[in-house]
Amino acid sequence: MARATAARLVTAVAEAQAARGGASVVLTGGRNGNALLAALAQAPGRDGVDWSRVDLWWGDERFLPDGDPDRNHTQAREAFLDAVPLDPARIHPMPASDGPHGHDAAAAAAAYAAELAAAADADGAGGGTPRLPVFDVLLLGLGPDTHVASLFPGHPAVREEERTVTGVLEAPKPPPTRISLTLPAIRSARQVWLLAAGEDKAEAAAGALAADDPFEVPAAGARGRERTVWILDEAAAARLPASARG
Ligand SMILES: O=C1O[C@H](COP(=O)(O)O)[C@@H](O)[C@H](O)[C@H]1O
Repeated sequence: MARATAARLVTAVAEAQAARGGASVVLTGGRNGNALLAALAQAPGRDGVDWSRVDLWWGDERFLPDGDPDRNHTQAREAFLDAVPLDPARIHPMPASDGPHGHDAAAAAAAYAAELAAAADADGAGGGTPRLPVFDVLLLGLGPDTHVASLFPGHPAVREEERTVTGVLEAPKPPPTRISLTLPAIRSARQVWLLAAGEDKAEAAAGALAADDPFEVPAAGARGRERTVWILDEAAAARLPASARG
């Protein structure tokens, strides 16, 4: 699944570059996101992309010191970032807890929102609401509890409608302090790809596809403007109704 998704992502990025010159991808952490990045580093078509014209953003981050092995950015660096010729100025990790905002996750989230707004202004998308650059593909790993990014079921962060980025306190999955794009920010992306591999995602995938209340099932609120793509392996698809399995 990771290899197939990597091939699909290479195509999507190359198409965006052909159409608009650059491409913008939002990365996810977690097992499925990291497997995808490792596959992307090895993808046969990866040299068909001009990596120096790709902006990389993050959908969420564990609010830990820079270089902490549990940070999504650290894991992405190990799996992918050092393997392709990216422009360092176009890699946009979320702030770390030892940065200028200290342990203030809300201030760190506001700083990331400002960075996104500046990028929106730079690419001419700044007049819109929310103020975000155009995301060509936004990746989300589905959590076994249906969380996406760091938006957890029943957590007030899921209901955030004004901000594009929010600090998340008391997350049920460690570490408890996180930063996350909000659902309106996620829904601004052209394409949202939800990744689910493994038996422990089967219940969540079936639940998310059937649910309509994002507060209880955050993955149900993750939609792309143009396309929403669910990418599941056989184990994660095991509980879907036969009609959805094709
Ligand atoms: O903590 C996180 O979890 C989810 C899903 O992770 P997985 O290991 O169950 O696949 C991930 O999407 C998110 O980015 C991450 O911070």
